[in-house]
Amino acid sequence: MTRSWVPVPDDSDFPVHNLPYGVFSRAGDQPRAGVALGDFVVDVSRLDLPHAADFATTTLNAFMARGSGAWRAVRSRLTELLTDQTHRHSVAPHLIPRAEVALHLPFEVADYVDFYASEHHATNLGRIFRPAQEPLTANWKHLPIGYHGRAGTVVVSGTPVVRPRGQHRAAGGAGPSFGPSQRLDIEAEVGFVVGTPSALGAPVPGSAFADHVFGVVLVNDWSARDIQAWEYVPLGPFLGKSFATSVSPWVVPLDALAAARVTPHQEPTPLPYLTEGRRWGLDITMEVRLNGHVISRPPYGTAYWTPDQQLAHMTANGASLRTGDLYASGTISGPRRDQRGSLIELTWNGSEPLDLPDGSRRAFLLDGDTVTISAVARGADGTRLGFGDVTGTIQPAG
Ligand SMILES: O=C(O)/C=C/C(=O)CC(=O)CC(=O)O
Ligand SMILES: [Ca+2]
Ligand SMILES: [Mg+2]
Repeated sequence: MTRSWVPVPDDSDFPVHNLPYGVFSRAGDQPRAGVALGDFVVDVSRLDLPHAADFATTTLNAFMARGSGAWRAVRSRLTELLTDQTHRHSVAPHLIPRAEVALHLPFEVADYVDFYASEHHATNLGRIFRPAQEPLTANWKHLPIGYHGRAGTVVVSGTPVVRPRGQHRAAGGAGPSFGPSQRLDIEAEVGFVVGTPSALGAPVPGSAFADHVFGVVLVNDWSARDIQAWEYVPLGPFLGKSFATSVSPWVVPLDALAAARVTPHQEPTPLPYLTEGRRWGLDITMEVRLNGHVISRPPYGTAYWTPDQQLAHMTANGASLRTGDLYASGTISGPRRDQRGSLIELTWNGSEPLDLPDGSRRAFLLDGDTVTISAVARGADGTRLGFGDVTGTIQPAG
């Protein structure tokens, strides 16, 4: 079993098999790239690594754009530096306690797409939003449904989320009114970060997934259900989801997740452009906490559509990829009630409120509520890999 000479607590999210990338700063310093290991951030711009100059910048974009050969070379050299005792003297001065740093948005977000990959989630939302119809639309098992979101409002974990104002219509048929959302919700998702761009007009096959996707983050796609329910027909989500989308500060390299791959069963078999190569489903178990209380454990491994298929679909028309594109899985819900990835599902649109251990009750989020999503996956050698947290606290409407 590979071990680092850096002491790593057994329950750490960040063993040496993980080595996720982020952007950090200490008081008074310029932000720069770092890698998480145990309770430390490794100041990688100071190490003897290929492309070290890329790490002295405020985003990971330059390094992400270099492609999978460079990602692999750096990961392999970094593993050597952190596991071989002979490098201890030169590397140890560049370990900074994580408690001393601020973490920033790790990459400049180019385009943002959100999918709808979980059959359990889509079925639940269909039942809630469209009770008179079949819960899954006729296209659902033929293509990964998605929409383009607002890249400029993707924020890093810890950024406060201001309750949005918008138009909504109370049940009972009165006209719409404008004001703070009364149905503010979360969506627990897994996000994929594109490194290598592609040319306009050239579709990217799913088999090229690992050449283009740099790594994985956790996503909370904050959603105002009252705004959404009134505005979404017929063009889909707009202001109900564009006010903030939070991401975790660490990008877990795809190579760290090779042991977590799964292939979901799909019936009917999708069209050939969606089945090239082997699937990249990932067995990642998320945990959602509301004010510290666990309210759900959504299993990403149960998602119907995989991120390689989403990539192939997103570019099937020739749309190009840019470094920094972020696409999210869609809300993940498992078959069980305690695996649902949103409050609208957990409380069935507010009709079955949650009783929290602190004695309070929730249908949707209240001002001051803090939601934190974390996750674990299996790494090489059977280790446990974490993703760090994505957290946000609701502030009153401005
Ligand atoms: O079914 C609907 O009309 C709406 C579904 C969603 O709100 C989900 C969405 O944003 C995509 C996802 O996260 O799965
Ligand atoms: Ca979503
Ligand atoms: Mg959003």
